[in-house]
Amino acid sequence: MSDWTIGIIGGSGLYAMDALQDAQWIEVSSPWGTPSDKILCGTIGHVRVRFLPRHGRGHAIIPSKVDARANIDALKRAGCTDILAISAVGSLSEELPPGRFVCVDQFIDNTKGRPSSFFDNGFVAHVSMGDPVCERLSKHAAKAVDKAGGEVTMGATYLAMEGPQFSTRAESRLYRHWGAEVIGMTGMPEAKLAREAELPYAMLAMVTDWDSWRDGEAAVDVGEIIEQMNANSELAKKAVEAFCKGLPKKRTPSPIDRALDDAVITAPEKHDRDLLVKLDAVAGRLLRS
Ligand SMILES: CSC[C@H]1O[C@H](OP(=O)(O)O)[C@H](O)[C@@H]1O
Ligand SMILES: Nc1ncnc2[nH]cnc12
Repeated sequence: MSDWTIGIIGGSGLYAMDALQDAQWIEVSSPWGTPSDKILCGTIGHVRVRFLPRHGRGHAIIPSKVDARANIDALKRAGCTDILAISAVGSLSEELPPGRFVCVDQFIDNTKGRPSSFFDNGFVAHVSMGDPVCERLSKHAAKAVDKAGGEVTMGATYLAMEGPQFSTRAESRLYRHWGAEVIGMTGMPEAKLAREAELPYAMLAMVTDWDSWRDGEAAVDVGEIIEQMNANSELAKKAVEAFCKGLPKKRTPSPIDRALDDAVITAPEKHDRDLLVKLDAVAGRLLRS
């Protein structure tokens, strides 16, 4: 076995992974809340895999109530070194038709009121989000889609909306003006929290629909999305398998493994002990050193 432990967050349409060897659903509890489901632990090739369906098996969890803090914390506790998130997205760009896979490289967070940090009074930390995804993982993901026989675009800006309703036509056009190219409801705060937890994160998005910006065309509806999701999910599973098998045997360190090194600003005498206890996984590297 290599030293990669890959957390896969399964999005809409991806609720389990048959490719895992010796797979077992294991309950991992978190002081931050309830993770979306048990975590499916197993291996693919030389890589340990920890798979968590973002909306739970049976898709019972609405985007606004996905507990991203509990999910990221649970994946960290399950030993993950890196995260590959899979997400169904609408297209805001003529260049990205339904069926296309996209390695997202930027995010705009337009969600409302979701808990979006592990840090708080008594342990204030400001991580850098200028480059929110791990380029190394994204490149491996793009290669894997290609290997699995899919079409992939490297680099796109993801607009995270609150939902669960889809956008109005005016909102959809506005997001295009902002420079967004795909839209979903879950990529934020997930990517921020992964960075706070020092977990390199990449998002492989599957385009399921044209969002509602096209004059004279029908607005997006969930039936169309489910049809495209079903058409894409086998390819997504193959891509995840190829991703794991394509990783080098040795994991060299990533700068994201030490994202908290220069981020914490609170003086030690002002630390909140109860918060530090909750941060034992997320910031454990710092707290134990
Ligand atoms: C089923 S359509 C809307 C739903 O799909 C996306 O989910 P995920 O990002 O978990 O793949 C989108 O964000 C919405 O939650
Ligand atoms: N058009 C869309 N808007 C928001 N989230 C989505 N997920 C898939 N398609 C979407």
